[in-house]
Amino acid sequence: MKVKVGINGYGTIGKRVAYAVSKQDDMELIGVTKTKPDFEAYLARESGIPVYAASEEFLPRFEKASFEVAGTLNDLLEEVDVIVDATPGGMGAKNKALYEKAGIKAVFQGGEKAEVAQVSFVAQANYEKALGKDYVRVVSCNTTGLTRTLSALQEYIDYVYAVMIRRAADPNDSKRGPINAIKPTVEVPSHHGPDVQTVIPINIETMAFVVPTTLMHVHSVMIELKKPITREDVIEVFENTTRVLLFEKEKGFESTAQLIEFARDLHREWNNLYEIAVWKESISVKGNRLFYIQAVHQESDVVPENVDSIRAMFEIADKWESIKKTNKSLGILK
Ligand SMILES: NC(=O)C1=CN([C@@H]2O[C@H](COP(=O)(O)OP(=O)(O)OC[C@H]3O[C@@H](n4cnc5c(N)ncnc54)[C@H](O)[C@@H]3O)[C@@H](O)[C@H]2O)C=CC1
Ligand SMILES: O=C(OP(=O)(O)O)[C@H](O)COP(=O)(O)O
Repeated sequence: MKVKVGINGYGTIGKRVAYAVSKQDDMELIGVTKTKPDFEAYLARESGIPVYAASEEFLPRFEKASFEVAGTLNDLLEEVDVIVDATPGGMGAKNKALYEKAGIKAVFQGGEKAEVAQVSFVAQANYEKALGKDYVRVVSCNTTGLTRTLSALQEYIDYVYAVMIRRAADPNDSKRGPINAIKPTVEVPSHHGPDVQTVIPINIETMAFVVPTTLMHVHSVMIELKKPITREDVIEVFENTTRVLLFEKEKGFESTAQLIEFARDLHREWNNLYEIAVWKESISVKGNRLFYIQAVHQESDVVPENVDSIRAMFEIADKWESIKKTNKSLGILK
């Protein structure tokens, strides 16, 4: 039996999750919702994905364009076992009542508060906690990136201090900025540290800045160690950590630009870099302090987590079976 999956909100995250679901042999993509018949709606339909109106109020837009939809969100909810809510942040919590009424499971994204779900999820850190659950929140791109590397080092961590350099907007977004300023998040800690704590119990404080780029986020991570570890050991830990890759400046990876070019050179769909990129040279141990720098492809790192969360909710695979299956299907390098 394949798990029937619907996607509510076919934007940056929703379209990538739809693609990833369509690559799984134990899942079936039933349809996606759109609020309007824009090019994404036409492309979805042309590639064989049934398009549903996100609610009845949007139907006139489709009728005006003579775009025949497969139904509305409520019709889609009747067809699926689980809905992946990838609507703009905060909207998922409002949609939850619809999913409860339909009696189906739901996956929410990191723009929602942790309370929306029973579990905040990063597959390699806490897959088991999502087993059999009805509502799971895949945490945000930055939280996923921090959790992937920090959970691998958890036993060594006394305290983490991390500075998040956040991209201003996604590449398809022509409305957001800044385009010529650095914007600090003046609330300290930024929301990222507490959000990591919804997945793993570590001491962590974070600060954040938004900068004029669309490619990736970058994290500067400083860890006070509670037991010694060498630089070589940290490299070995990351080499053995799934969805984390080491990149060397020496080999031309001077910035996020070359990381994205690498994803393009791999012919990855939408130049997705599902893996967290750690600069090997940045890994340094000074006394009881460990430092490293990593980059996060915000549009795609959470995509494999959405797939794994579905397997956990339906208890159709154990942790490593699911992670390996998802990795293979998406060409994730390790
Ligand atoms: N873009 C990113 O870097 C990341 C975003 N997230 C989270 O994923 C969620 C979605 O974010 P994005 O994909 O970036 O947003 P987006 O704006 O690219 O996509 C949201 C989609 O939902 C549609 N939508 C708007 N109102 C709707 C409604 N009433 N019903 C159904 N669909 C509706 C929009 O038209 C759009 O297609 C948010 O919670 C966000 O915080 C998580 C990780 C990274
Ligand atoms: O989840 C994200 O970032 P976050 O981890 O900083 O909340 C995504 O990059 C979306 O961020 P946005 O809220 O700036 O669009």
